[in-house]
Amino acid sequence: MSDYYALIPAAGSGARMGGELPKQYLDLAGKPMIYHALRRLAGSPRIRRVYVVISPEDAYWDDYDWREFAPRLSVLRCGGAARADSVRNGLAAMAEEVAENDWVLVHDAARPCLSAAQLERLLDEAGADPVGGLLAVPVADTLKRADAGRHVCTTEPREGLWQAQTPQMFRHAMLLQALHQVRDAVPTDEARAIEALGHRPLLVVADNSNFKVTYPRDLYLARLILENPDD
Ligand SMILES: Nc1ccn([C@@H]2O[C@H](COP(=O)(O)OP(=O)(O)OP(=O)(O)O)[C@@H](O)[C@H]2O)c(=O)n1
Ligand SMILES: C[C@](O)(CO)[C@H](O)COP(=O)(O)O
Repeated sequence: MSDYYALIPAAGSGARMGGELPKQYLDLAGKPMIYHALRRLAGSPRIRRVYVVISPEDAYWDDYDWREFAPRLSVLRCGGAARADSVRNGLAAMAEEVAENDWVLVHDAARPCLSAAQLERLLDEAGADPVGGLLAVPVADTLKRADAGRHVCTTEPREGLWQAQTPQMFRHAMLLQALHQVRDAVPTDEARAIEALGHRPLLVVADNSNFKVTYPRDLYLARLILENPDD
């Protein structure tokens, strides 16, 4: 029987957001942004423990009171230069408690609007898949490829194209091995590393409410969703 664990990479600087404060600590509906991802994952009785990976230089984490999550929260100060480094370092640090075949759900601190229903669907569907999988959304818009001057070259077929979200859920040992093997070509998500091993992760249908807060205007939309939850 495999257990489920969560890992939240939160060692980014939020360069596209701008400003001094890393975006995971920006105020969102009265809490630092990462609080919302943490609450969702730690609130699931199916997830045994949540690990948060922050930068060794993080000067903000200790400014907040995280006691409501205390029994099931571990903080790892081992973030790296790229997201994949933070995830790999976190997985290595978790190895004492987590077994090879346990599932690890990697979820961006910058996706604060994950719903309980989306999380349940991922646990059910990816948990029944031999490889694992990720939340994703079929591409809904017409796709254009542009030249350097921003003029359209072609309209690309969108059939079979999906936008990858998080959580992305794989077995601990397989994911750690995958991230070690792709060290030279830094993958932007976990599924990319698993694909490089020759596996085919399952896409679990999500929706756009689980978007990644990247630019300042995204904060407004995230606040609206959090103030009008589905569940
Ligand atoms: N070296 C890094 C870079 C990113 N992340 C985390 O990965 C998630 C998704 O990354 P992204 O949205 O790209 O965050 P940033 O890297 O902070 O943003 P930017 O690329 O704009 O700097 C975030 O929770 C971020 O904190 C991380 O743990 N370690
Ligand atoms: C993991 C991810 O959120 C899936 O969409 C995304 O790949 C992170 O990408 P970024 O380049 O770090 O923003």
